Amino acid sequence: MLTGFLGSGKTTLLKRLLTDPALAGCAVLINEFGEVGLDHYLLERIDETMVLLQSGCLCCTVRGELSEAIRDLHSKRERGVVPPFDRIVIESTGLADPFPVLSTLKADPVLRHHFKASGVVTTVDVVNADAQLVGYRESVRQVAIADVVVLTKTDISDPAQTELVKEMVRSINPDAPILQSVDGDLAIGILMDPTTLTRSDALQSPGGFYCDEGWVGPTALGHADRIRSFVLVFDGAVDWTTFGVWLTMLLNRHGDRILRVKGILNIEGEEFPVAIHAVQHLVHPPVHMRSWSDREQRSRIVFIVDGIDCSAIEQSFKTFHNIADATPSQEWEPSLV
Ligand SMILES: Nc1nc2c(ncn2[C@@H]2O[C@H](COP(=O)(O)OP(=O)(O)OP(=O)(O)O)[C@@H](O)[C@H]2O)c(=O)[nH]1
Repeated sequence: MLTGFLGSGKTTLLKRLLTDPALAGCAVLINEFGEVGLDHYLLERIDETMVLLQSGCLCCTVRGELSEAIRDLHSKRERGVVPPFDRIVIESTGLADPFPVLSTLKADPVLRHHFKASGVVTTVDVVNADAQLVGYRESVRQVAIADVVVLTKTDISDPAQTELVKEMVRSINPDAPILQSVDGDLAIGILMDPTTLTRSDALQSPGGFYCDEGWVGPTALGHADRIRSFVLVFDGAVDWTTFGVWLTMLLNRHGDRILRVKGILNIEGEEFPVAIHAVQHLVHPPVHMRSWSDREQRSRIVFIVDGIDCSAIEQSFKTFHNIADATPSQEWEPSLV
């Protein structure tokens, strides 16, 4: 299982790992928080051993769907309907609490018979981790259960920040090896080593961690309480400069509460879509994709926010871009930027 907080680099890591021959015969299950999943497009691999669990969060609403999807894959493998696979990678949502997910898999008698949980890899974004570990219980639990922790974005963080995050990770999970990866670049060996992958079996359940200031208890309530996701879908190309200005202003002002923005955009003058990513105040460089993976060719931007009125973001976007038909449409609210 590959877990890690919103935008911490799970899909980036998975995309690179899937190019390794060691994971050639591997099925992938992706679960995203929000109504529209984009990760399967961003992975740029869509085949019958790639399953998207789309209707909710793995740890809250789709645990049954997860078991069912694995059973279904197993049955198709037995019947030769899908290529034989010897491993399944589950990429969880950035808000998943991995403890109930693993318990569900272990509790299912069919799955227990045919599959063995081999380990949990947790990505930790060193630029944003200190705020996430203090503010979000899910983030602490993802680190606590890890067999291996992979620190990401060390290339854009200063070394002192990386050290601070390492210390926080160690205080939550002293045993797990802490690796570093830049843009998903990681030798796969340690992730496949069964002697490393034992910790998640213990299923410990932490509530906080020690640091210089003493005990820090995550302050967040369960994510269903405050965190909302919504998607803007619209036809027609957007002007890249206008979009960039809008997003920068929005995140400058509200980045603390905008946990994640990710999207596939139809940009004026570009044949193929551009993937955009932001995590709180951090905007990542856009990525030019090699094709439109679906027929619709519509732009989609997913927002995951904590305590912000979704309709205000939507209205701000429409006003800024002069777009009338972005869905979902809502009542007018004071613009955020
Ligand atoms: N500079 C830098 N950027 C990275 C690194 N790893 C990931 N990113 C960027 O971070 C952004 C989010 O990465 P994703 O792989 O989509 O993160 P995720 O954890 O799958 O995101 P969610 O599924 O939404 O939770 C993208 O723009 C990546 O290119 C890294 O090591 N260095």
